[in-house]
Amino acid sequence: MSEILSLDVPATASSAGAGLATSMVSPTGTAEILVEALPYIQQFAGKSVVVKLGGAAIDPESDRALAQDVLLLRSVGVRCVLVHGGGPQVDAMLRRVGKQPEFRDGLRVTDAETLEIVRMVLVGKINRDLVATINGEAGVEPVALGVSGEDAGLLKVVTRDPSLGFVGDVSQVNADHLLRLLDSGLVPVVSTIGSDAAGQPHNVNADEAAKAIAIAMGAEKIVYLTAAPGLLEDPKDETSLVPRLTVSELRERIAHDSVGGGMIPKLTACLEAVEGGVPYAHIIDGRVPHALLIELLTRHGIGTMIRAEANW
Ligand SMILES: Nc1ncnc2c1ncn2[C@@H]1O[C@H](COP(=O)(O)OP(=O)(O)O)[C@@H](O)[C@H]1O
Ligand SMILES: CC(=O)N[C@@H](CCC(=O)OP(=O)(O)O)C(=O)O
Repeated sequence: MSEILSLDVPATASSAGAGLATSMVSPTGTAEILVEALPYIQQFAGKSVVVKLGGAAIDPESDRALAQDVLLLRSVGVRCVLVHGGGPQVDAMLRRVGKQPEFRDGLRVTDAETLEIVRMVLVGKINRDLVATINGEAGVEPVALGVSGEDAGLLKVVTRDPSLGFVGDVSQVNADHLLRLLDSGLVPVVSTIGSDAAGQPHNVNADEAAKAIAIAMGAEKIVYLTAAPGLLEDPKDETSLVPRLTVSELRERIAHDSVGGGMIPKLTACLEAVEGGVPYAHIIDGRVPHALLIELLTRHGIGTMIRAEANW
């Protein structure tokens, strides 16, 4: 990684759920783990899953494990689209060029110069690094393909509020592009820059973009990988996880004092995804290696799961 563009923001890696060292599992135990995955593979094979990786959870070690998870899921027929954020990395670059990051209601105030930096960091750096990591793990069959929402009208937007600058609300997703890439056996990696009717690029909150993509694709699940174990009763207590919520319980929670910062747009996106027809929304700890695989293919649900009704 080049020094000049090294924007890594340290994620506090948690060892919880990191899994047993394979050397400690007997051959029969290994077989049992594989067999345990069978009903989940049958449930999700042929279905689409949108995985959103938050900037705070981006870290070389957990990204490599995520790449392995996505490739394993692909090999058993689960169609993953990876949508990434990069808020902290954009903040770091803005500060480096002497600009102070500014947010209103969780959204970045994005003037023309900030937009250039957001594009450079998301499309030019984070997207490239994730594609390289997945393809590095894939070996002889590189399957990750990076796209920006600007490409071929993938994410169409309208300006949200002119006082925020070039910030877009997703008005349309061209899901066919992603479905075709998946049909070709590729793994799309999406940066969340959209364009308006005149072709002007806009900065889109990655939680919102992932939700819009999941609804438009008719995804079976949306999984938010973040730097927290899930929704917490008390954000200072990592053991106070809320494991399950219905949308009506979630609606009450969003207004709760214990929910702050970036968790508000994430919960709103989960709510809208489920109301928009995505059967399952999850918020899980992206700092835990293989969190995605643990969530999808084992009986150890981790993080917070949101469903329309209490049909667990
Ligand atoms: N009740 C809560 N439960 C969990 N996290 C919370 C809560 N309230 C605020 N947060 C904060 O929200 C953060 C997730 O939002 P954000 O940093 O924007 O994530 P991402 O980069 O994944 O989009 C958590 O890391 C945590 O610091
Ligand atoms: C409009 C807006 O706020 N866009 C976000 C896009 C990146 C993002 O959402 O990154 P995380 O998922 O890491 O938060 C931003 O500029 O930070």
